[in-house]
Amino acid sequence: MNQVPPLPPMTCDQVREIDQVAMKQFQIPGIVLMENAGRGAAECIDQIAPDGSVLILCGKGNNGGDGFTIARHLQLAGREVTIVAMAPADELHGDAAIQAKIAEASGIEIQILQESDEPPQLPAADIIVDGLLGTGAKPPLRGRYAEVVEAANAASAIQFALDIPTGMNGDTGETGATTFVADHTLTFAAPKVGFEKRDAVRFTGEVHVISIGVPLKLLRQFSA
Ligand SMILES: NC(=O)C1=CN([C@@H]2O[C@H](COP(=O)(O)OP(=O)(O)OC[C@H]3O[C@@H](n4cnc5c(N)ncnc54)[C@H](O)[C@@H]3O)[C@@H](O)[C@H]2O)[C@@H](O)CC1
Ligand SMILES: [K+]
Repeated sequence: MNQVPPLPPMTCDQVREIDQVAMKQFQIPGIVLMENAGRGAAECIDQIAPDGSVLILCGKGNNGGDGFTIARHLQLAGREVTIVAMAPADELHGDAAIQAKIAEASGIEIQILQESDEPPQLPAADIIVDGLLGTGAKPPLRGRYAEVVEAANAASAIQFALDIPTGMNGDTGETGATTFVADHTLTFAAPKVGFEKRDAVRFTGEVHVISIGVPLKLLRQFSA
């Protein structure tokens, strides 16, 4: 579902400000925004790629929280879903921890990346969803994120990035040595300014803006 009015491209900080205003001034709980984001993204994935198994990669922040949310909605749509998570639910915080615990309680298969998994072995899937890192991270990738992105890029699957392809700076379009290469990027609330830069499209693929359900009044405040 499209937003009216559509928002112009924004920096990561601007989109984070929309989230904050929605939560503080409009009293929308963050978990509601995440639920909207995840449900909208799941519907988009199911429309674009209606067949096949789905592997969702979940990082430790709210981008990962979106991934856990999407898993539940895709399972409801009858899809075979597996999650590979960078950390167990009890090591996550806030809304991401809530969504991870819901996914766990829902019986969705969740594999936690183990230190011994070197290089990381990802389960085979027809579709891969990158919920590793979003607006809270800037390249270069630290820790095991780079290895997981490399494994995902090596897989033969339809690749979806959530919000920003992991490894790309959403403000500048710059990419680190390792960056998720998406066929489709499902970006939340507004397109990110970095997507218009240099050869960012090689990493974003086709960009789709997903509404997170902030009110029209707030959208108008942030529209050009
Ligand atoms: N209410 C909200 O705030 C909403 C947030 N949403 C999602 O939340 C995302 C932002 O979430 P967060 O602020 O939690 O941030 P992220 O999930 O983007 O990343 C946070 C994590 O990344 C790690 N990190 C940072 N830089 C790194 C690097 N270079 N290499 C490896 N790890 C690194 C941090 O230690 C932290 O664990 C958005 O992109 C969007 O996907 C959506 O759910 C919509 C609503
Ligand atoms: K991502």
